[in-house]
Amino acid sequence: MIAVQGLSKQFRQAGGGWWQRKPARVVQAVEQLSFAAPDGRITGLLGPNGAGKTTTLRMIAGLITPDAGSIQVDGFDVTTQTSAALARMGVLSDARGLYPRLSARENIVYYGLLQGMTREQAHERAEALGELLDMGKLLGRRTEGFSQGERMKTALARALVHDPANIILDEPTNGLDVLATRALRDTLRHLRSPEGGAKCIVFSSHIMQEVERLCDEVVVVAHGRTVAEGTVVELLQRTEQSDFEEAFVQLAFAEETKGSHP
Ligand SMILES: Nc1ncnc2c1ncn2[C@@H]1O[C@H](COP(=O)(O)OP(=O)(O)OP(=O)(O)O)[C@@H](O)[C@H]1O
Repeated sequence: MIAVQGLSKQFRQAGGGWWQRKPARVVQAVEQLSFAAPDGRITGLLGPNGAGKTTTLRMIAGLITPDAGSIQVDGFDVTTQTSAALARMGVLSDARGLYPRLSARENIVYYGLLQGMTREQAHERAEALGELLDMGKLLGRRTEGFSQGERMKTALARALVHDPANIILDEPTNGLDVLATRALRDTLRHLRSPEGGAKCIVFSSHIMQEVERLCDEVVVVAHGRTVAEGTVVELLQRTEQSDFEEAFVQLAFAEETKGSHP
């Protein structure tokens, strides 16, 4: 279970040199953002480009420190009880950085060791995840030259190696073809189910169809804030729309569209 309350983050962009006369700029990436992601549910952060989704996930994953607000993971505060909170989380970031000279199996096992697993446990888990994610011969191959889909599978197996109860994914289908996207969707549905461990899954996307198909709960983010939260059906009812894209545009761009019609 992940609970985010009043989260805020500003970035300060340095200005140009004195000859460019460009002042430093402050970007309010996330502002008073709150939501709760329960266990056994897939929660989607849906928002337009620049809405603050990645910044939010990076704060949840303990990669950057919030200016204000709190993040609890299974009751552990990410800022003050960082290692306990991080041990309960598996993170698939947009970077998918893998060690190119190591095989997929070695990449996964290495992360298992970093998580405090024995070599034997980590190897067993790599085999089980290889099966779950249908990695076949990929496990033994060096990751150098892997396709996007192969990289994603390896990075996901690595994120799941310690069997975390909470899974964070930033734009997980970026660059994946239709079959790889479907396979990922099936895996996430399995992980959400009681047989798969009833995980708490949070992912970010700006693709409406993906969120509509997969998410139990949707958090619509715009300008760094939560503008709506609920199931797809609830958001459709609230906006009196039958098309989710229309509902999303209405919710996420309310301020912009207000001004554009006379
Ligand atoms: N390190 C940084 N320095 C300066 N500004 C940043 C930094 N990281 C993010 N921002 C700014 O914060 C805002 C939110 O960015 P963020 O990446 O969180 O959005 P996003 O919702 O994930 O967008 P996208 O869907 O395009 O990936 C943007 O205006 C972005 O330019």
